[in-house]
Amino acid sequence: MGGTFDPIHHGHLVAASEVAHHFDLDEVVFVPTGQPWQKADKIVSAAEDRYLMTVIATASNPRFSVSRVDIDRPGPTFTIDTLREISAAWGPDVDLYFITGADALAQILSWRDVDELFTIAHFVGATRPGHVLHDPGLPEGKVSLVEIPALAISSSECRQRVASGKPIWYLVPDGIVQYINKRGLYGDTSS
Ligand SMILES: Nc1ncnc2c1ncn2[C@@H]1O[C@H](COP(=O)(O)OP(=O)(O)OP(=O)(O)O)[C@@H](O)[C@H]1O
Ligand SMILES: O=C(O)c1ccc[n+]([C@@H]2O[C@H](COP(=O)([O-])O)[C@@H](O)[C@H]2O)c1
Repeated sequence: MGGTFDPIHHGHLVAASEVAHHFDLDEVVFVPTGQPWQKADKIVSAAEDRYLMTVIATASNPRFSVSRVDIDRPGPTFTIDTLREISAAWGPDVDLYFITGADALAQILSWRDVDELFTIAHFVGATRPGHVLHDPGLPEGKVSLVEIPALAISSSECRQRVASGKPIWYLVPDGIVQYINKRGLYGDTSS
């Protein structure tokens, strides 16, 4: 599952769990983005903080793990590089599914090497409450949408709540609230 995870929240975790159940997946590997080039105009927290929060949030689930491939690769993050690395590491016998939000998938035709992407993995878009996907002309059979139960949480809302002193308990796992406090993340309302 690819995302910026700034911070990871229960919407991401429910989405991963639902998609894993839907496709009977053995494991979900969370891959925090290194440099999200399509968010270049936004302030994004340090990759190491986003990685550690993802580890904390997923630690208790034996079927969830976290990969450093995107944060360890220099330069902007392209999913084609992510999938090439993961596919090489896991071998040819593994069926790869790339999970992300349906809103992100709607932009997939602008991603690097889009045609090759569809040869490496099946793409799954988690539909968030209130978001409708306008099919931008995705190839048939290569993309699935899975509806996620009503959890209208976003990372931006979590950041804004922290910046304005509102609680984020129960929107994110307890350890994430504590990590954000400890590191003083999201204190500035401009992010
Ligand atoms: N509550 C949710 N339900 C389903 N999908 C979600 C939910 N929240 C996030 N996603 C999806 O997970 C993917 C990765 O999430 P990302 O890290 O960008 O979080 P986000 O909450 O969308 O962040 P931001 O609010 O900063 O844009 C995104 O493509 C997003 O659409
Ligand atoms: O490959 C690309 O060009 C590309 C462009 C935009 C987003 N992505 C990936 O899509 C996933 C969701 O991104 P985001 O910005 O919605 O968190 C994440 O894994 C990104 O690395 C990938």
